Amino acid sequence: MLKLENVSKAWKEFQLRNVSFELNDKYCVILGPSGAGKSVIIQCIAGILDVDGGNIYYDGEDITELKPEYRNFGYVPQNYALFPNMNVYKNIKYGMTIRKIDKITADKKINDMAEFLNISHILERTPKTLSGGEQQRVALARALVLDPKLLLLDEPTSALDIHIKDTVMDELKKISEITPIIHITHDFVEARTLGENIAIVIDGELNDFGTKDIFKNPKNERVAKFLGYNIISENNSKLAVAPENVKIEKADMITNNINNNNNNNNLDNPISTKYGIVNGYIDFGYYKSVSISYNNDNLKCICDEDFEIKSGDNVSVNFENMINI
Ligand SMILES: Nc1ncnc2c1ncn2[C@@H]1O[C@H](COP(=O)(O)OP(=O)(O)OP(=O)(O)O)[C@@H](O)[C@H]1O
Repeated sequence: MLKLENVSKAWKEFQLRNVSFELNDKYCVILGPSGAGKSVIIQCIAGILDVDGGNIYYDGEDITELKPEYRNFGYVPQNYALFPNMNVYKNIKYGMTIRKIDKITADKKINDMAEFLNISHILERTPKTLSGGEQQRVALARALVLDPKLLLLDEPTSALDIHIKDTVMDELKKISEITPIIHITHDFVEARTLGENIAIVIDGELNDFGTKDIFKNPKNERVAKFLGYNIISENNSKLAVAPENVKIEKADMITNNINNNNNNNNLDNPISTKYGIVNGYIDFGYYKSVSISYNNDNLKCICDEDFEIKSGDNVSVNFENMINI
């Protein structure tokens, strides 16, 4: 389907460097922190930005130099870019008018699409009277009526209320059965829920590309850090451990022996059990997230909601599923 080969784009302050990947599945999520270059990649694919180096192929054809209108990719920008002076119907029809599609065909397509996206009742309204979710559906309809070969979505849920995110994700999944999607986001939940292929872009570089397994097995320290893993240096090697795999227990009974250097010889199992001190609670998007001082690092960990600990408590720490990176 789509293949990027060493795609590069450079400005003075930002460089996208040698991005290469090939899509096999219908839903691809490009995940990365703000400013990583996700929009730049999607705009290069759309043809809105010219690449400085590398090639883009679609079904084996080199489309690097092809003008956007000949690529037939649908592109929905972050702010949806609806025309404020046109009603919803005319917004959706816009691309078909440019392509001189006859009125009967256009009407049928608009009505079918409006029904599919549940916006038939707002066709006469103007964009400023619509909710964020409605505007987004109109933008999707405007792209989809042109039967794009690929739909490119720039942060499709960022302007939406948290309560309708799940509904929108269900709809996007449904759309992807008909039209393959590339969706950019910095939201891990969205990426995990929707992504069949996931590309992780950090600081202008593709750091990892694969299935959802990349969440369980980050490729390098940069990706691990971005995904929220703790990085632990032990015996001259670096290990990554997810917050949910840092197991802690109260260590009141052994406080006399506690140190933070992992070499307490008075303990039964000095190798697998290490010690830390609770720093306090942190907001990490999980129910009970705790920060612990361990070997001069602050580690994130998650514990059962009924586990009673407070700042300053000594805890024994065990790590599970550590990954060498
Ligand atoms: N036309 C341009 N001229 C100069 N720099 C640009 C241009 N377009 C984008 N950039 C820069 O490229 C970098 C990456 O921008 P991009 O919009 O791709 O980030 P992003 O990963 O999509 O971030 P966000 O999640 O915040 O949207 C930014 O530093 C941005 O300022």
